[in-house]
Amino acid sequence: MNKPLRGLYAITDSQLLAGGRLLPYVAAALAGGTRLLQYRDKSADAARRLDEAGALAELCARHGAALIVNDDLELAARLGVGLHLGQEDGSLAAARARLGEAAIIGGTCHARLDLAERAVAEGASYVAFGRFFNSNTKPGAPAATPELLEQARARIARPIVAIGGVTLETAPGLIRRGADMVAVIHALFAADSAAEVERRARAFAQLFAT
Ligand SMILES: Cc1ncc(COP(=O)(O)OP(=O)(O)O)c(N)n1
Ligand SMILES: Cc1nc(C(=O)O)sc1CCOP(=O)(O)O
Ligand SMILES: [Mg+2]
Repeated sequence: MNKPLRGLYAITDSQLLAGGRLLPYVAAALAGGTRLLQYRDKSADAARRLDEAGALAELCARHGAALIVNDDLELAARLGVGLHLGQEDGSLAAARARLGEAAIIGGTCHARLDLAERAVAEGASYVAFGRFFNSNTKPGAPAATPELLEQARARIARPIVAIGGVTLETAPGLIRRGADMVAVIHALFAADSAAEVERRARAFAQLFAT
């Protein structure tokens, strides 16, 4: 793992970034200091997914950020980028074997330290807990409390991602309690312009500066 896993982790959303907004809004998020970008697209259009993820990989490389593909090991392997897997998305150990030691691979752990310990044992580069607050994007995700981050900090020897309803107002408390990264969709990309996305990304990135 070459890049330090700390800072803003932006996640794309096919609805918010429809209509030609994907590349300009992601470029703005990267210019604002996004360290990790996840391509999250639930469609079955493999050709479009390959095109979009390839373009995002180039953008990330230009900004010194890392691209993570959600759910899709084959796409991650094809592009030589990282991968995020949930509990129903396949084996972290198999992904590690396929993508190699240098790949950034993350796992969803909901609000459970036992899942995080298992993810680490299977080779995860980071563990993700959530959702911490009401999420516009995924309102039904299992809930986690910020106190969990302190317990995770003491037990889990991997970078910790906090996700779910993270905003500029809620992020500081999560970082104070031990989150190394905050993963954000709505509070970053539900914006009227790319300039506004860049401003928000800068503000999130600034929270990690001290
Ligand atoms: C950083 C991060 N954390 C959690 C998730 C959620 O993954 P999963 O539970 O597999 O749900 P989907 O995102 O696939 O709907 C994530 N994607 N990224
Ligand atoms: C994709 C996802 N996974 C979650 C989890 O808790 O595992 S919450 C979530 C959505 C995050 O989007 P927003 O920043 O708009 O709340
Ligand atoms: Mg998933």
